[in-house]
Amino acid sequence: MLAFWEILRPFNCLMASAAAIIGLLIAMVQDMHAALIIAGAVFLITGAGNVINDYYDRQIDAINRPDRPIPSKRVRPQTAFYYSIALFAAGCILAGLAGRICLAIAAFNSLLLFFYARNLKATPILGNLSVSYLTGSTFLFGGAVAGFMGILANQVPFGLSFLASMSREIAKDIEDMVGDQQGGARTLPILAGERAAAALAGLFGVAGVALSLLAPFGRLYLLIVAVADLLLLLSVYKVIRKDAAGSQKAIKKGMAVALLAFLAGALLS
Ligand SMILES: CC(C)=CCC/C(C)=C/CC/C(C)=C/CC/C(C)=C/COC[C@H](O)COP(=O)(O)O
Ligand SMILES: CC(C)=CCC/C(C)=C/CC/C(C)=C/CC/C(C)=C/COP(=O)(O)OP(=O)(O)O
Ligand SMILES: [Mg+2]
Repeated sequence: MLAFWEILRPFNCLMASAAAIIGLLIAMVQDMHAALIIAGAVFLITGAGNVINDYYDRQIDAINRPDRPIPSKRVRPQTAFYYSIALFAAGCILAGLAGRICLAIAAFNSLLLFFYARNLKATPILGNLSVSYLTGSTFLFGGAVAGFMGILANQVPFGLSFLASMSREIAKDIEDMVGDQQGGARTLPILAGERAAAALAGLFGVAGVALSLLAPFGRLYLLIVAVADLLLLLSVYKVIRKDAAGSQKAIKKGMAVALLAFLAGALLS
């Protein structure tokens, strides 16, 4: 049973749910009921995306990540497929309780997550753009409870998440080059070479740092996001120095710190 929890990648789901609640707060909505609904919807849909991703990645993961639930035979592929469909459906039903815009975002994101896992992941850049939009969309989803004005209020968190994710996804593609090559995936580092891909990842990271300093969320936000920015700049150094694994891990830590910065900005600005 634990494998059905592990395959969700619950830490990612919790981070995504936290981002959605922060997006709600940035849109000036302080409604616990709405917060629980959107957090639940994002947790379920993010988890569904991770499960369907592992289903379609099972051959590549048998090389790169043999300890994951499907390659290690703790979850059967067919069971994982139907598990993800059930999670997508439950997440969209919950999103519908938060309004039509939330339902539309949830349905679009669910389809994008499915087709990312089945097709887009193996295409250069399109896969990275999909995951980066999806990561940033958590803020838009939370803000959408307050309508289009709520979405607009979350432009900077969306942009920052997008840029940081682009940097991290390219670093992850560099990290996974061996298995991806054997699995026939046409990722950016495979097509353009590791050096060019690393330079592009670094560019996205530096752009993320610049954008983070433009956010209008007050001094405490700036104090905390400065720590996230240092982690992002460390990731740029690491990816340029051919340490893609260290780079993507540093960005993930930076994301967690940046969520705290946005929370402080939403509550205290
Ligand atoms: C300055 C800076 C670092 C800004 C980051 C901005 C920010 C607040 C980002 C939050 C991103 C977010 C909502 C993350 C939630 C879930 C997540 C980690 C999504 C990306 O997952 C895709 C990834 O490829 C999964 O791989 P792994 O993490 O290795 O399981
Ligand atoms: C806002 C709503 C309703 C949903 C948002 C859903 C979110 C936050 C998605 C974020 C991105 C995400 C968690 C994608 C899931 C698919 C995934 C694990 C992509 C990365 O997979 P790979 O490129 O295969 O790399 P690994 O599997 O090795 O991590
Ligand atoms: Mg995968």
